[in-house]
Amino acid sequence: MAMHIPVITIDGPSGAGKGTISRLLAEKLGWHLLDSGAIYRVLALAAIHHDFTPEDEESLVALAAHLDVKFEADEEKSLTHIILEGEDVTMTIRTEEVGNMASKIAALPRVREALLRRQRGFKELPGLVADGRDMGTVVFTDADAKVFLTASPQERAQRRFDQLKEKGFDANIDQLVNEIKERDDRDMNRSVAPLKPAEDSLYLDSTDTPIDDVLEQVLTFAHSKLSETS
Ligand SMILES: Nc1ncnc2c1ncn2[C@@H]1O[C@H](COP(=O)(O)OP(=O)(O)OP(=O)(O)O)[C@@H](O)[C@H]1O
Ligand SMILES: Nc1ccn([C@@H]2O[C@H](COP(=O)(O)O)[C@@H](O)[C@H]2O)c(=O)n1
Repeated sequence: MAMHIPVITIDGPSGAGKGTISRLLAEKLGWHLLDSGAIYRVLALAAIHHDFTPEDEESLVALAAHLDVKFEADEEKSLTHIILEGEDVTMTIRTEEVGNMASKIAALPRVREALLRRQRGFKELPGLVADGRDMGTVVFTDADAKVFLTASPQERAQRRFDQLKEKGFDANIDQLVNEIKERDDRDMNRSVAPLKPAEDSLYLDSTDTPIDDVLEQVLTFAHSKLSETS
């Protein structure tokens, strides 16, 4: 009989804290981590390099199917290096330009289809924490525990502003609020895999909750769900 591989999904809008909580959770549990947004961002960067627009669906589907991307864990720095066609793009993919392009091409059903198998390939023992928009609703519908993490657009824009400044990028708070709202709107209203809480997910609003408390709530929920399935 095949071994059960446990999966915890963390979905939600941009800047909600999914990446932070997913990384801390994966470290605590000693599990693998899937940052599915990074895959869409890498594809967006490759598309920008090739001068493709979101209208070039055929070319984007082919690019997605043959995307030459590697994820290399850097235990010392507690981060994952992302290598696109031999180039380290870990920082480059984090700009708002790349995020917005990612959100546009992520609305194309055939692009999403082409990336499905790659994402499901991350499910390995001893377990997986999967971070994204459709982890619990499409990619891992049979996940053991599903979380939908959100925060107000103003709070998420402020977090993104602080993050960009810290990384040395230029940023404007009003522009970030507008971009976040635009991205939410596109991600929530697309025809395929729209951003929404899975019916069986825990809904957490982290607007006024510190990271450690969010982690505690997610861990308590995950442990109780995992004890049901083991
Ligand atoms: N509960 C919280 N309170 C305050 N700051 C937070 C909280 N959660 C996350 N942050 C900070 O907000 C920033 C954005 O978090 P993170 O990158 O984890 O969001 P995300 O949901 O993964 O966004 P994206 O989907 O765009 O990658 C980070 O700098 C992180 O430290
Ligand atoms: N499962 C996912 C993950 C991401 N996207 C799209 O990619 C954009 C960038 O994602 P980040 O989490 O890195 O900000 C995001 O706005 C989504 O449009 C997706 O569709 N599905």
